This record gives sequence, C-alpha cells and structure tokens, in this order.
Amino acid sequence: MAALCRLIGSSRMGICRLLKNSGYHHHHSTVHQFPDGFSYWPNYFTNKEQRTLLSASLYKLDSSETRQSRVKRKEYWKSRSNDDQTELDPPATLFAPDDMYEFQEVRTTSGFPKGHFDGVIHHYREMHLSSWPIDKFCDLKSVLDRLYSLCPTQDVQTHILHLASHGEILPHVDNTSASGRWILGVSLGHERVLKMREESQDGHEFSLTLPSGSVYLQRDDIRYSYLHSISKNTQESGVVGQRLSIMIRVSPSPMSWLNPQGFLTLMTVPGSMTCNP
Ligand SMILES: O=C(O)CCC(=O)C(=O)O
Ligand SMILES: [Fe+2]
Repeated sequence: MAALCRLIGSSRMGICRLLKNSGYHHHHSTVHQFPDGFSYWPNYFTNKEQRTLLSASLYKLDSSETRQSRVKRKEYWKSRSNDDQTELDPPATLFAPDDMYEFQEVRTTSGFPKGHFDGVIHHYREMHLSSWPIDKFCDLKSVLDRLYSLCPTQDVQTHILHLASHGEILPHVDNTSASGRWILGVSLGHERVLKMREESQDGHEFSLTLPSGSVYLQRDDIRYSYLHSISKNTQESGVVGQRLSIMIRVSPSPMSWLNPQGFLTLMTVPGSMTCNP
C-alpha cells in the first residue's frame, strides 16, 4: 500500500487513505484458525505506520526517564547520524541498545493496582498513556484512528510496554478488576512468541509469532480463562531483540483514567515538532 501511494503521488493521498480506511487491504489478512474470542491481524500496520507508532511510544517513554538517560541517548543517536533512517527501515532500528534505557528488572506492586502481576514482567519499561503526542508526529492521528477502530468498544485505557532484548512476560491472566472483557495488543520491533494456555488442567493451548505490525485481540472467555505469556524466544530465527507493545483495554469504570502514572506523563512533553522520524 505504501508503495502504491508513493506511485500515485501525494496529490492522490486521499484515495490511499480511503483504501486504507476501508480496511480492505489489512482486514483481508485476518486469520480465523483460533478459538472464539481470539482475533489476529498478522500485518495490520504498514512499515511506515509501525515506525510512527513506535516513535511516538518511545517518545512518551523516553521523556519520562531521567535527564541523564535522555542525554545519553541523544549522544548515541548523534554518533549514528550518518546512517540516516528511512521509512523503509525496519521499526526495530528505532531502538537504541539495551543499556541506553532504564529498564526495570521485575515488576512489583508499587505504583500499580495490579498486585497479582508481581514478578510476571521482567526487564521492561512501561507507562499508562493519557494522551498521544499527535502534535509531534504528523501522521500519528490517522494511524491511531486505524488502531482504535479495531477496539470493540471505545471506553479504553492505553498502556505501552517496552521489553528489553532479554525481557519476558510469564504466564498470567490480566487483573479482572483493572480492565473489562477485552484486551488488544499491537506488537512493534522484534518478533516474539505469544503463548496462550487454558487455565484448567490439561487445558488447550496455542501459540503464535507476533511480527512487528501485528495486532491481536482477546475477548470474553479467552481473556478470562487463558493464561498468556511472551517468551524470550522467537519461533525460528533465534534473534531476540527489543519489542514494544501497545496494550489497549476496555476500562472497568471511568475512574481507571485517574492513574497517578498517567498524570505524570501529562507533565513531560518537551521537544520540537518531528515529522517522519
Ligand atoms: O505485550 C503483550 O503482548 C502482552 C502484555 C501483557 O500481557 C500485559 O501487559 O498484561
Ligand atoms: Fe497480560
């Protein structure tokens, strides 16, 4: 689609947007081999859209880190300024090396109302998002429109989760009081394997690789009775790298917006207008 749009030229961008928004090109690729309540779009976002989403997500996470970290990364990218990135480069090239980020070792209860998550997520950064920086990324708004159009309902909370190369998520069911009947996840960066296992004894299980640009949705029984995990291994390649997921959940109540972490993110919006980073 991106190539087609370039071919047609910018004067016809309206047509391309129309085609994209019709969902034909992408929804077309939905796979239906999963149990009821699980949907998967293996290549929902174009490379350019993935780069926009990942840049915006990293921007939010990065600006919540210490000044020291931000300076370190700035130096790093300056030293790499010769290899200019284009929209055709894989999104994972937007990650700095692991040691440039303030990854947490293991998630504990502090600051989060999700006690049973203790010990589940390893080597990660995360943030509850109260707003996207749409004024800083030119095409972010239209990409977000496509993303949120997949949500079964519109009362949502958004969370971003950045796994280090050796980060992982152990099997768990999302806290049932922290969100409602569905959970949607966008994968960006390096591919990982999602494992789903029914919680009962000898429960049914299945797994799938999550390439960058893919989206999955768990709803109803799947969301409540299957454990999900993201392991350190990829299916085949053996290359394990950083991955960032955008997790969207239906809010249990409007009060879930009042997350202290979310308020903090509102206060950190420095930087200048950046188009097509
Ligand atoms: O990153 C993912 O795809 C899953 C994240 C997850 O399980 C969670 O945040 O509860
Ligand atoms: Fe989860």
